[in-house]
Amino acid sequence: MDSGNPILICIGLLISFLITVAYVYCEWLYGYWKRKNVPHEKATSIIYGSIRKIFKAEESQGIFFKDIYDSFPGEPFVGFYEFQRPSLLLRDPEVVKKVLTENFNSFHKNGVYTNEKEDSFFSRNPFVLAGAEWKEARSKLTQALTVNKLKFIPESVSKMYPSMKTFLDEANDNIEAYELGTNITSGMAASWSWGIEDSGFTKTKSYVREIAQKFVDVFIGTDSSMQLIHINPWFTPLFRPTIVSQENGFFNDLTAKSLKMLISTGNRNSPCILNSLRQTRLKSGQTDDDLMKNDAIKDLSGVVASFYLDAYETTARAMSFLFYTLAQYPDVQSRLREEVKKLPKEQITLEEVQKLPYLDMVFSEVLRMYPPATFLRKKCTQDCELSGVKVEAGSHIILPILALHMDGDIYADPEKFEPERFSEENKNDRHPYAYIPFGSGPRMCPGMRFAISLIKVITSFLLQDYEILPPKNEELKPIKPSVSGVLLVPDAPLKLHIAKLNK
Ligand code: HEM
Repeated sequence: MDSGNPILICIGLLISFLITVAYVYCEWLYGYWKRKNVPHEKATSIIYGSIRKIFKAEESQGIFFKDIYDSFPGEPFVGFYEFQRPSLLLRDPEVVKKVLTENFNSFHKNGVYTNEKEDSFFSRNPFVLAGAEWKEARSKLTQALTVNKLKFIPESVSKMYPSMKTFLDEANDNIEAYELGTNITSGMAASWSWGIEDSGFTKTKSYVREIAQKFVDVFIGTDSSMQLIHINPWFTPLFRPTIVSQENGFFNDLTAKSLKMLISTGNRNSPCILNSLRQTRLKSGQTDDDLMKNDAIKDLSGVVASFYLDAYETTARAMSFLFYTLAQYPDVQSRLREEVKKLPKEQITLEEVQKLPYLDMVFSEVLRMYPPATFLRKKCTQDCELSGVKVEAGSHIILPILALHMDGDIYADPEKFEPERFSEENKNDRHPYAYIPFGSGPRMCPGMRFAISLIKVITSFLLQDYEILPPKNEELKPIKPSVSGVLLVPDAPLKLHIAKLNK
């Protein structure tokens, strides 16, 4: 009997051996959560693990995480696989609290892509830094956003308001809520960053705003390839986002020019971030000549541009969700108008705006249903234990903000817009970590008070003069998240009609 070609037999045996080894390896790799006895979403592919829908750009991460969350009721957490890496999605607000506060040492790093060489701006943002660099960058920002500085918000809004009114009065057609939001934030953020007048309502778009929009589109908004890079930087060579770095020169020039202007006008009181940084450095013994040197300009420019880019998108999105919701709920809008009408628009103070209870409840409920950041991703940097499970360094932890906010066991009838959920009494009945639109703990959003104050003041102005209505000749559709985007981006423009009030 012919026993066959021994070389072919050897090759056959080798291939079978390799297939068996690969099979055993994959079983072992994707058996990680089973071995730990953690309820988990199975890997459906050896390439992308459990995240087929993200890999194929069928769902945004926020919605994908909500789906996993909803599929495991009653569990404190759920394991899954992002490519070959085991990740853990939290379901229990108490465990969320542990990750953000008590176990901060193990989870102090955000699990985001950054590349110093290609993205020298984004890689200097506190969000992507860790350790001493993070502390320093964060403290520069928080020192520039003190309560005393925020008191200037109503004054800044009243300076911008006439151009906003002209824009609204001249708009015969429907307005896109996000465009209105970015018109507001681009102008406000420019004046709060560099102290420059850069009205977002002029017909010609400013260059600084164009950069901000580019940053948003590539990094956090509409480009689905970035979702893959955030999950695993392996994908960087494929998509290679070079973005704000190309604009380094522009930001540095803008910072130098604005600083020169501040120095020449002798204006010590401007609330802008650049001036706050300047004053702190002058107090520490540096001179204006020191600050005008190249390295100092680069450093100042990094902090100021980060503020601009951070404030531009998140705040505009939140504002657009609020305006759209007010068009959906005219009764809520009327009640809110009655409340804000008590404030004299010419001399509104931040203290007064902050004391408006219904405005606070309405905006809190908007951020519950439409949190601009739908999830947080933390990287475990040292092994630790979470509710009896050992979490190993290198794994990623997902805090699914949107899923927690829409959990029917925490918020009855979660799809219903109900500001009363945020009355003092109702708020105290819930776990505080079941509501985290700005995160929490040492990394909590440093721009929170700026964003909330700005949105509340703008709304107080707007509702005294205008009515926010459904779009003309179009249906007011529910807000549905799009399939891409790291932040919550609606799948269609949120159109509105904003009409002058008949007083
Ligand atoms: C409605 C508007 C905003 C929302 C919903 C929002 C949301 C968030 C969230 C969820 C985080 C993560 C917090 C954590 O890890 O616990 C964050 C971080 C951050 N936000 Fe905001 N944000 C908003 C506005 C702003 C503004 C106006 C600024 C400008 C200063 C800003 C700057 C930052 C920075 C620098 C971080 C990183 C902080 C760190 O890691 O230490 N955000 N934001």
